Amino acid sequence: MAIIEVKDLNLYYGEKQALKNINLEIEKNSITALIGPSGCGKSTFLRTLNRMNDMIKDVKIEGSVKIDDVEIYDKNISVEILRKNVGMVFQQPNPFPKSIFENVAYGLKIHGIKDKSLLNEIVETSLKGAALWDEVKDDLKKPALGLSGGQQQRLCIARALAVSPDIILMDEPTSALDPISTAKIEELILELKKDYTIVIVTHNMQQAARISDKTAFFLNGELIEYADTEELFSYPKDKRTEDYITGRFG
Ligand SMILES: Nc1ncnc2c1ncn2[C@@H]1O[C@H](COP(=O)(O)OP(=O)(O)OP(=O)(O)O)[C@@H](O)[C@H]1O
Repeated sequence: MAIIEVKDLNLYYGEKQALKNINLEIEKNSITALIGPSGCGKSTFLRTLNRMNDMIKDVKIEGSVKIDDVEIYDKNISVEILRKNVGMVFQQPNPFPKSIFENVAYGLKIHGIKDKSLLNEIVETSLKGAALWDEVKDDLKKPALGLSGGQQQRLCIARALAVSPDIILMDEPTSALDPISTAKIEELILELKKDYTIVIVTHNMQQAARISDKTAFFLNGELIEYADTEELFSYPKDKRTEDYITGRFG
């Protein structure tokens, strides 16, 4: 069953239309890569899935986005609960200037969890889930900003996992990282697929090919092609997809 169902989605920044009649369904426990040249609407689309565009002035959204069959743009939806369910990891690792422990516990505390042993337990599981525990277990009180970029990004993933989301959105999560840290995060994303549904924006087509089940190719705000990753990269149906993946533009 599809966990995310997008129908006839249009998004405007003021006069400018950034998403044009997008239709797509995403399966549970899958990895979906969003690819396309700069400015084609990948990040905008990603942000529609947890209403991060709500915070931008003059945004108008039409159409439907359902998560677990619930319309997320309904006016009685709690955006706070939505974002707990649909977590996000950004391009630049953005830990808070607090300890490693506090970074992971942050969302839990906001959601009212105070019990010390429960906090300890969830922080540990989340750090393990983000493949960071072994590297930081003796340094939980140390500042998060003292970690390497790759570790900081895994910490941000742990922070997202801590509140038990179903879906994790990732906006170019490895573009600021070196190849070794990138490989670790890719391995981690593949591991996370067992328990979560992942949607990832990437500029790196090899990355999309390596980790994703499905790939969506965007161009000028349109979803040009959406297919199984292997199929899209081996037998693109649209000439524009073919031109993009063979490096003719973008
Ligand atoms: N906050 C905003 N206000 C106005 N226009 C915006 C805003 N954010 C994005 N846009 C415009 O919407 C279009 C899509 O941008 P978006 O960032 O979604 O593309 P992208 O494919 O993610 O690009 P990149 O790969 O460079 O991150 C672009 O033309 C961009 O200039």
